[in-house]
Amino acid sequence: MDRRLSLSGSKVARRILFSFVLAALIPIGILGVLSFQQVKQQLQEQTAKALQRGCKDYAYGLVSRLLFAESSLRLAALKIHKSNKNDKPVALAGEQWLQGQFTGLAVLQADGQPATLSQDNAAIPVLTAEELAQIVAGKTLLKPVNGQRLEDSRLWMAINLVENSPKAGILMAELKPELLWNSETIDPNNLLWVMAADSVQMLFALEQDFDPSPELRAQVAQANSGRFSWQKDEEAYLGAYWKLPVATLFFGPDLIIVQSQPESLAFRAIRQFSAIYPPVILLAVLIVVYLSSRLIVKYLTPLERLILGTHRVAEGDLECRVTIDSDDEFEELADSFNEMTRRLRSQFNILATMAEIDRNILSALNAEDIIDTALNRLPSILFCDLISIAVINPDIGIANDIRVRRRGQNSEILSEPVILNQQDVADLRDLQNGAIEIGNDDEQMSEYLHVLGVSGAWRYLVVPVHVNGTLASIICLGYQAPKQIPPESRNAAISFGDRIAVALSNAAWEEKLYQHAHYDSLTGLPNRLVLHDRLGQELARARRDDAQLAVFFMDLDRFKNVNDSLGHSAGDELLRQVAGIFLNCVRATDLVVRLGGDEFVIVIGELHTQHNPAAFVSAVAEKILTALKQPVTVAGLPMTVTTSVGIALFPDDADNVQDLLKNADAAMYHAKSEGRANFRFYSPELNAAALENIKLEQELRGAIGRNELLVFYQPKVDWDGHIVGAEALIRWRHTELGMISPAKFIPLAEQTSLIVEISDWVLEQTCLWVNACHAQGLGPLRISVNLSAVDFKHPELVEKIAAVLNRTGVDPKFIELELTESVAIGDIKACIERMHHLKELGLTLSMDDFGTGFSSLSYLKELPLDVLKIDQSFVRQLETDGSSAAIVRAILALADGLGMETIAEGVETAVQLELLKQHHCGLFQGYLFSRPVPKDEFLSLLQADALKRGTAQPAAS
Ligand SMILES: Nc1nc2c(ncn2[C@@H]2O[C@H](COP(=O)(O)O[C@H]3[C@@H](O)[C@H](n4cnc5c(=O)[nH]c(N)nc54)O[C@@H]3COP(=O)(O)O)[C@@H](O)[C@H]2O)c(=O)[nH]1
Repeated sequence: MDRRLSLSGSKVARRILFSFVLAALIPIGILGVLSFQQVKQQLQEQTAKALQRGCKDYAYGLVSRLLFAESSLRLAALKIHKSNKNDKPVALAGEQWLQGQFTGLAVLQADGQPATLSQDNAAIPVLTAEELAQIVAGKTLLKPVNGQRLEDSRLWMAINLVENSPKAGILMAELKPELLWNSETIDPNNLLWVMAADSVQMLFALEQDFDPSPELRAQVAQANSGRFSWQKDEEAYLGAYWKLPVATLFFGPDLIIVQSQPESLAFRAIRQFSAIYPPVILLAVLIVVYLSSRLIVKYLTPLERLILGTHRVAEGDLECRVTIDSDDEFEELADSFNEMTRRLRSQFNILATMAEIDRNILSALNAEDIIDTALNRLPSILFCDLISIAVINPDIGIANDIRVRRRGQNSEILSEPVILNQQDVADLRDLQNGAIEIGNDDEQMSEYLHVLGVSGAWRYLVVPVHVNGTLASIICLGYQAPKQIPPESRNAAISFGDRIAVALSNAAWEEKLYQHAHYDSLTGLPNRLVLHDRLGQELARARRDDAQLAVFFMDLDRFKNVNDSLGHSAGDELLRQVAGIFLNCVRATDLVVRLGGDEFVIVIGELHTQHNPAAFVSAVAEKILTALKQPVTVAGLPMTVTTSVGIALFPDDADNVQDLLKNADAAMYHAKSEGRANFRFYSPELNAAALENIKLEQELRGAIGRNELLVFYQPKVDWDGHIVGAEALIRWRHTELGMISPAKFIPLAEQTSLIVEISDWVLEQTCLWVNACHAQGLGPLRISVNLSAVDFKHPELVEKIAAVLNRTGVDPKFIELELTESVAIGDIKACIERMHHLKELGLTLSMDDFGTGFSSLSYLKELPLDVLKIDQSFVRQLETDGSSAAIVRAILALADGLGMETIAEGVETAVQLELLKQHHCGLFQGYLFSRPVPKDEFLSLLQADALKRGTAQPAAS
């Protein structure tokens, strides 16, 4: 990757450049300003000093000129005095040396009257008395005389004409201005002026007509020397002054010498500085820009390359490398970056492989496929020279099924298992989520590593694989020296170990799922899926072998009662025991299947014609029925169960799986309808019966709505044959099929829970009918209604019945509920509680079909029953079967002992009646008295009976 940085395109570069320029400009600027001020200050100082020095120099010149003038004046006085002595006229006017210094001379009398020598009297200043006195006292007078204009100002000097002789007069001279104010040494650009210190009157100014303001004059008169700044004609000036102490030499005012110079002149040097400074700054900036650009390009180009590299990595280009040869930290950074991408690439490869393995785990059929994938893919991504995976049996410390793949070779499975050192096994067992690193010289795992068949110096990484907390496998990676084990390989190997664990666990789970899908978890028998599969195979074999095959379809009789009464766990236990019985009754090659619920199928194959298949399967069926007669213990109770067996034969009854099962089912239905606990072979007619049942069930669903149901009443009579009550019995008059027996449709209704709706309807009709009878003065009558076990278990039974009683307004004492024994077994407490609730409604409870069910007599006394109804099967055999008579006697004695009423049903003969009476049965019901009849007919029976009793009421209109 070779790319140079463009300054305009890089924000960072622009920022750094800007910072550099700023960093350079700020100190240069500050330095410039400071220097400027410093120079200005110094120039100011220098100028002021120069001006001051100029003032002094000028003053010294002035003093020397005044002293020279004084000495000239004294010489002139001497000459005048000599000539006065000689009475010779003075001829000083022609004296050149005097004319050069003085404009005019005058001699004053001692009284001050002029005696002019060369001066107009009018111009001679008048001397004050003090001045005269000072002159007389020997002092030289210096007297400024101001004119109208500055150029008219003059300076006079006066002395005694003769020293120590005041009477001789005073010599006065006007000092020649050109000589006195000689300003040749003064810079012509400067201003110079001289003022009298006492009056601040201007005596001389170098510039004609210059008149400083009174303020300025006052300012410079305040001190002996000083500096100042001022403004003239809008131009700034620097100035200095010095006071010449004239009074120490002469009698007269001190003189103030002032010099001033325009600032522009003083700061001439600064102007040059100002002119040079900007180009210097510009040059500095250019240098800074140039140098910093070079620096930026030098340092940011590698940075840009690194950024580009990270972008490419972010886009998924893990092959990209950044090249920087700067021999500095950038080169180090590039090396780190390249190492990072290398590791990322490696990690990515590892992850991709792991993902592939994960996919395999999810989709592979077994752990072997996953192990194969690992053996093929892992060496390249873990950079190992050998990989081995083995299954471990930690209990006996053996590694078997060892698979090895060495670099450049195909994987192989080692035939011999390896016995591992116990300590090694313990170490591996204890190591959860880790790996052991083993060198050539280590003793660890030496037995296992030995069989991997490598020579030379190696390092190994052994990763234990735990499945459900148990050591199940090991993964071993081998690295040939001098190669070291890369750290990422260690993590990847551990991670792969986890996946192997999942795969192995999945395999176990798959096995479980298979079991679950194909075997019944309750009994362990194969299920419907296996049945279809195996039956298909058996059929194929039977066809091939020209053999026959039998399918038994079995359903336990009244199993529902067991479930409902003893609970589901008892039902489950019964099913398990029954499954065992079935298995014992068939050959190992036969198939016993539980379809679900209490339905079982047995497939008996290899029936060859010469062995009389029908006889053989009949014998097997008998064997099953007989075996079931042996009581089994369920929920601590001895119990027998029966089954109804339907048998279909291949090829006679059907030649495919579905039809064989369907026909065996139909045959089973037939066996059930014929009294249960038997077996029936399929015949085409049975099939029709089964179909008829299905149709019947559909018809029944709409029967109430179509008003096809009726209630018939069968009278119950006392010893005198008088009707004391009746049993309500349902009838179904189908519009097409005619009258259908309840024995046919009630079991169907019970199987589909339609019975609940039917029972509600019967109860309501009965209540209304009782009311109607009583309204006609017939009765009192107690009419019983049948309640199936399904009805009794209905959670809202009591509420529903209470609602019917309420709705119809019937007196509950005229209604009796006939329960079957099945409701009274199982959760006896709940049953008793519910019966009490019914009793609390005022109803009478009777136990129907007593003696035919499962109930334990010991519970009977707990039940709040009013009536025991002896089943008609005992009554029917009363005359012929001694044991039936004994049962009837026992039931009647029991009822008597418990204070219950008794009624015998199915009384058809007078003999039966007589026998029942002999045993003190209370009431009777049966064809001997009347069949169940429609309500109108029953009304007639009642009326006839009333007539017999002599209690007949007039018929209701
Ligand atoms: N849950 C409900 N079950 C009902 C209802 N109506 C009837 N049933 C039950 O249907 C079974 C068949 O009933 P049915 O054909 O009405 O037979 C009853 C009587 O007709 C019959 N019986 C009465 N006397 C004699 C006789 O002298 N000989 C003889 N061969 N049969 C006789 O017995 C049946 C009454 O039995 P039971 O109920 O046990 O007292 C039957 O199991 C009915 O219970 C209904 O509304 N709900």
